[in-house]
Amino acid sequence: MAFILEVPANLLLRQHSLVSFSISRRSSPHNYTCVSRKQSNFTHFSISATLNSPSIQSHMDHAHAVALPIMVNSCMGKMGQAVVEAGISAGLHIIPASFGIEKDAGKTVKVGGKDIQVHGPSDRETVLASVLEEYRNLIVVDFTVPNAVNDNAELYCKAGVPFVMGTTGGDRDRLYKTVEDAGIYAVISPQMGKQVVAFLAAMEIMAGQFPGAFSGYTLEVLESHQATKLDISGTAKAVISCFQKLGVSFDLDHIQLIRDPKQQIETLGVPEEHINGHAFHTYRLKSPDGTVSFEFQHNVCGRSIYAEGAIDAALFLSKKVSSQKQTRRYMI
Ligand SMILES: NC(=O)c1ccc[n+]([C@@H]2O[C@H](COP(=O)([O-])OP(=O)(O)OC[C@H]3O[C@@H](n4cnc5c(N)ncnc54)[C@H](O)[C@@H]3O)[C@@H](O)[C@H]2O)c1
Ligand SMILES: O=C(O)C1=N[C@H](C(=O)O)CCC1
Repeated sequence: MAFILEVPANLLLRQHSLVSFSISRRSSPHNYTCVSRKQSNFTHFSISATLNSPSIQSHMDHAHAVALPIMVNSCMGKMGQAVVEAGISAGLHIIPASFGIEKDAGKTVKVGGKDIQVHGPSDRETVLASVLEEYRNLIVVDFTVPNAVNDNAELYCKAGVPFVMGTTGGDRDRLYKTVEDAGIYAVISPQMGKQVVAFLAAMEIMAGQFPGAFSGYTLEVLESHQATKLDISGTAKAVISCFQKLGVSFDLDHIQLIRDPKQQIETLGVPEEHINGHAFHTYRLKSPDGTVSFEFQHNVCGRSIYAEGAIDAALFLSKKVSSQKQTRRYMI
């Protein structure tokens, strides 16, 4: 199932409340258009979704996507590799240069059949400048590590290159300010899987429309990821912030982080082949007297949902850049 968004669902603007939302069903039984608007120029977003065609085909349908140059940082990482592969499948031009750690600088790695040279932190600025010189319509996709988020974003802004920031963590307020001040086109989201983003968007809408609706309820949050994950899930933090707006009191220290493969297989039912790449999230709400309960769950195996979403976000940004759209920052 593909879910190609004319405007990706990653566009839920974090610091602006949504004042109206409409969803209409179009001719095809699987086509939906959602439009949400606020009374300022800056905040409206729309989501157009096609649910019934293969994602890659949808990518290819965007004529302007062909040969769009994409720089993927870091092609050494698990997400970076998935994004390179999704970009190649979508017919984009993956630049043969990528940021990495100093230890890997100078290496050439093969990803998706393509040779990509890795450049360490000390070369980042000159490398990006020369890549931009060659590819004026470059879009950068960043999946690195939380402690590289701010430096990388500052560099992209300084160079004036639009970017998709999938990396979680870092100082998010500083990140938003950097992008805002530079007026750079960017999609920033700890979650690029569009169906999960749609769930998050629905949560934001519910929180905006019914603040306090779950006051007094208790919340239990469980998130399971591969043992190599460095931080608490950024997606879980975003969902929790919606529950907080809905009146639930919850401390991030109480998230149950599951990183033990045995527990993941035996208790959560994570398929063994996805132990090194999964995101299983459960949110349980209980009323004060225990008579009412709610459970929200999203379980993802593998990384293709995020990689395809990140490529869609890059295509989306490229369209915004070509149309000189006034809204430049899309984040959740
Ligand atoms: N937004 C989403 O949908 C989404 C989905 C999956 C993962 N993520 C996030 O993406 C990030 C990467 O995840 P991953 O599973 O690929 O991790 P990973 O550890 O496999 O890859 C990270 C890569 O970044 C490289 N790196 C480290 N420091 C760097 C620096 N200063 N400059 C350039 N490269 C550097 C590392 O060498 C490594 O290869 C994490 O923050 C993760 O939470 C987001
Ligand atoms: O694998 C990861 O790392 C993921 N990170 C994002 C998060 O922190 O929420 C999205 C899910 C996968």
